[in-house]
Amino acid sequence: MSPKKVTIIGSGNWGSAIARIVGSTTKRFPDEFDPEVRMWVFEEIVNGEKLSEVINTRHENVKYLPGKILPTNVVAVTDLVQSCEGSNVLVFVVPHQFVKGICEKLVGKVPADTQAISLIKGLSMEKLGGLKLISEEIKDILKIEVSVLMGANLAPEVANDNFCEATIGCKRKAQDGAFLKKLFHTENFRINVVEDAHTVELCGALKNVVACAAGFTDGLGYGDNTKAAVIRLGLMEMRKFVDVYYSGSNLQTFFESCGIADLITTCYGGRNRKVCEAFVKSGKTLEEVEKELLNGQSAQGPPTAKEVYLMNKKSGKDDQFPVFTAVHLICAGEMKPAQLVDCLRNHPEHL
Ligand SMILES: NC(=O)c1ccc[n+]([C@@H]2O[C@H](COP(=O)([O-])OP(=O)(O)OC[C@H]3O[C@@H](n4cnc5c(N)ncnc54)[C@H](O)[C@@H]3O)[C@@H](O)[C@H]2O)c1
Ligand SMILES: O=P(O)(O)OC[C@H](O)CO
Repeated sequence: MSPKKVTIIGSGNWGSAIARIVGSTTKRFPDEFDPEVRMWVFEEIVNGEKLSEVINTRHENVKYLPGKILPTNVVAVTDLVQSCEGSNVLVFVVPHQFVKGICEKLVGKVPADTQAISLIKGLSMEKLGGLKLISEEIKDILKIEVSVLMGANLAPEVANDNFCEATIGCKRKAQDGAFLKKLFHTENFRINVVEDAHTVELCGALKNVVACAAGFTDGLGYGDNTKAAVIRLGLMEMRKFVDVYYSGSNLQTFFESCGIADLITTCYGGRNRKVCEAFVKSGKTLEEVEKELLNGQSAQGPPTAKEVYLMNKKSGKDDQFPVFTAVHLICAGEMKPAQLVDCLRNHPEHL
């Protein structure tokens, strides 16, 4: 079998950090992978230069991952269709609001045996108010098999080669698991593969909502005990949400990197936490603080909280998820941040 060609769709903070890993593994296994990795770049001008040209000449994503060199076999391509032409593996890693538009541009251009893996932490809304996983959205539009990779993976730390773990959720574990693991597993990025892909993906999406709650309590001046309560109650809501909408999960999955580990790292070191803390402290809007603090990066918690809220409201279950509901209402300006603590105090877990 000829070596498989890999395309990374996305070049933000995580997209660029993962490009450093995929660039190295593809070179290490030339029998399995074509060493040229194309990375689709949403073109923009940075300090008077095209970002794609800077990446291809200086091998650095100066906007989204400054100070870290990308392997020279990672090639920036600005035409989406061209970036995927002839590829056997597509790695999706863009903020979740852009997935649908990207997939629609690829319809009819991606062969049915293409493997995809989504690193995207978020959810999609169906027209009738129902939820869809991002992997399901990609699969429905492109008619290809989609696995997921989630974990306690703050991109700057991964790019620094600090040790961490991640979880691949792969429904066809025997068929795809070992191959996908080979693409991501390194000395400092240790992968476990599980079959419970829905739970892996939902953990990745929902932890961003809990991180917002952690940011709010940080902004209000509460300490680590309160944050631990947010993490615990948030985890209980994550588990319940999976049970209600995607029953049949394996409890063990919550103990993988995608579960409790990601929840901890994100509630201490993530962008969602940071933005929500600044929102409370500054009195500015979420959009303003995101713009000021993230330099074009995206906090996925607030839109995910809205998607979760609409789903729960539709099924009359919003009261069963007080932390998720409060995060959305606070983001939407319909609840004061200080009221979050009442939601924790009166949580159904205490009844
Ligand atoms: N950054 C992290 O630490 C991290 C870690 C794990 C998972 N994730 C997840 O990975 C996904 C991608 O995150 P990221 O950090 O790489 O992105 P990011 O937050 O850095 O977002 C910026 C990216 O969005 C792109 N973009 C902006 N406008 C666009 C448009 N109109 N169409 C398409 N793309 C556009 C930019 O070009 C840039 O590549 C998210 O779901 C995130 O939750 C992030
Ligand atoms: O910075 P955040 O809040 O988007 O979180 C980043 C990663 O998902 C942590 O694993």
